[in-house]
Amino acid sequence: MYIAIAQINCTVGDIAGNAAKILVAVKQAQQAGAALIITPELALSGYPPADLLLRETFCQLCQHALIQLAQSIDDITLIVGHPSFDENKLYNAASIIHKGQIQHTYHKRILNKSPFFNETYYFDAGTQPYLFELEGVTFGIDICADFWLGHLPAETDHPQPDIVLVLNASAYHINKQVSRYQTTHQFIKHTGISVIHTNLIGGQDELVFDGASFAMNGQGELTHQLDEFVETIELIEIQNKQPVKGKLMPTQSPVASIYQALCLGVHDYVRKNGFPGVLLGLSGGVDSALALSIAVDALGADQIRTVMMPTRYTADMSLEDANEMVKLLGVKHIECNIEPLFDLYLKKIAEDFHISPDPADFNTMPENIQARIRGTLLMALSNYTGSMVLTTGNKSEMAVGYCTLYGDMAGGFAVLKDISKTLVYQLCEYRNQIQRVIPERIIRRAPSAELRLNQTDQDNLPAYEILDGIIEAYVEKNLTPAEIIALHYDEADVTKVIQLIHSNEYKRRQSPPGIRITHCDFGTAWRYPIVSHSGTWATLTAE
Ligand SMILES: Nc1ncnc2c1ncn2[C@@H]1O[C@H](COP(=O)(O)OP(=O)(O)OC[C@H]2O[C@@H]([n+]3cccc(C(=O)O)c3)[C@H](O)[C@@H]2O)[C@@H](O)[C@H]1O
Ligand SMILES: Nc1ncnc2c1ncn2[C@@H]1O[C@H](COP(=O)(O)OP(=O)(O)OP(=O)(O)O)[C@@H](O)[C@H]1O
Ligand SMILES: NC(=O)CC[C@H](N)C(=O)O
Repeated sequence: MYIAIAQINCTVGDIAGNAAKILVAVKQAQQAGAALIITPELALSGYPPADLLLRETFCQLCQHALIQLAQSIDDITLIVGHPSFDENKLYNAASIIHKGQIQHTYHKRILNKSPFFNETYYFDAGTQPYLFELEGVTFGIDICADFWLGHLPAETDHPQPDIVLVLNASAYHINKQVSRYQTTHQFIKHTGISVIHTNLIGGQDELVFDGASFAMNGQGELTHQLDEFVETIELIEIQNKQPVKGKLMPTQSPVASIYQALCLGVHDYVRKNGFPGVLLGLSGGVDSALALSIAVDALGADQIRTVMMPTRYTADMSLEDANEMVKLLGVKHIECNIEPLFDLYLKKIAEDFHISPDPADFNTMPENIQARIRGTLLMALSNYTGSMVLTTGNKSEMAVGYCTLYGDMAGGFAVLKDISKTLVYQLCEYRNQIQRVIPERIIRRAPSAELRLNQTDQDNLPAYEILDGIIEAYVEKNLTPAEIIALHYDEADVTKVIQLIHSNEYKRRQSPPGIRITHCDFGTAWRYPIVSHSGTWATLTAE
């Protein structure tokens, strides 16, 4: 017997499109000789549908689409994920369909409470396991957290299944696949039951689903490993009630996976929202260079336009490097000198507000005016062309507020929002190893916002290795200040960074969404109040 895994890219809200995609996968699997095909979790609605589930019409449309889909299924058995209303309760469900009939609808029993999915808010929990037999093999069904948090079929079912089929919408973050392997190994070690995982792929707002579906036999051996970040329909051969060895895609380095996650995140945000392309400010610095290479890899050079907007503070090498990069990548590029506009602003402010700071002083007003002129011009081009502005700020800057409201923060989607500055450099090196697209000088030179004379980022911030180490320890590992200092960071740096993190919550709330690649991004995972009196508690350590 052959089982097909449909590792498909569903779109939240596109019920008809998702149903059509599922049908294409069904036909392909049937032609290849599969007896059974499994989709990811909530494939029909897309995942996570969030408050769309509170709209009765949305749930009804899903139900209609399910019935229509069932009518198109003949000899193959389809297991499809969908929201399901039953006796005034809403379930995260999977229906088993054969010969035009819905044979059974299974309800997810363990709901995911994480801030990304918040399933306990939307769904009722199922109570009943479900086993079914096909060609002499007994299958159990889990929906995502059922398996990852509960190991359900084997613990509660008598008789036990030969194979557990898991419909996943499991979101990517660094090293996620390692933890998936560990949980699946543990399950098999205790039960001896084979497992087949089908995972969603695709970007949905800040989340990226990586696919990377896999199967393990009853001895805990990996028998199938599908591609990361790519749609694919793969057949799994079953012999003696177990998967036998098939396609095993090699594991990629974490940096390669992150780069691909960013490309898929950008691609799907832009395409699923219907933009004809993207724009970005290209400064000759490393962040906009990386953002550009990701945009080109995600969308193709013909969909991208870059704008270099120099002022008196822009070094010649910034102009040279930006020019070299656009030639290497073949994107449309505009040079637009904003010095006259900057000058006009300063004059107007001096005349009417009677304020004239020396731009050479440490005063953020003239610095931010430059960033805001750039933001205004990019948004003007966006309004006229319909292309969306990609913002280029990284996680280190987002953490401490080293960015300008309505300036470099103006735009639709923040590609690098969860990428620390140190990781920005690693990603640039990784991309250049494949093919040189980022001039080396962009990677080597000291980072500078070029908003005042001889400015470098380190005038305001600790060295990035230190800053990023403290951010990771505080944000992602949730360590106390004392624990961070014990990692050999300077107490003054730790205090400053933690205070900056909290006092810049207001800025992050106004920033565009960005792609999550860590356990704790500055998106849904980070829910701190803006008014928080952090000065009185954030850097204290409880006795
Ligand atoms: N709690 C709160 N709730 C609501 N609003 C609050 C607020 N606290 C301040 N504000 C407002 O925010 C304003 C300050 O924010 P904002 O105007 O953005 O500016 P600000 O944070 O003062 O300055 C931006 C800094 O980022 C640097 N920068 C800018 C651009 C790019 C880069 C880079 O390297 O990529 C670096 C720049 O050199 C400067 O040091 C205040 O004037 C106030 O109006
Ligand atoms: N001269 C410029 N021309 C076009 N865009 C610019 C220019 N300067 C800054 N920007 C835009 O504003 C963003 C913030 O950049 P800035 O130079 O202030 O800081 P950065 O963190 O060093 O970024 P980068 O490494 O890309 O320079 C840039 O990534 C770019 O998109
Ligand atoms: N959809 C879900 O139940 C998510 C489960 C799991 N925590 C994951 O993201 O991998």
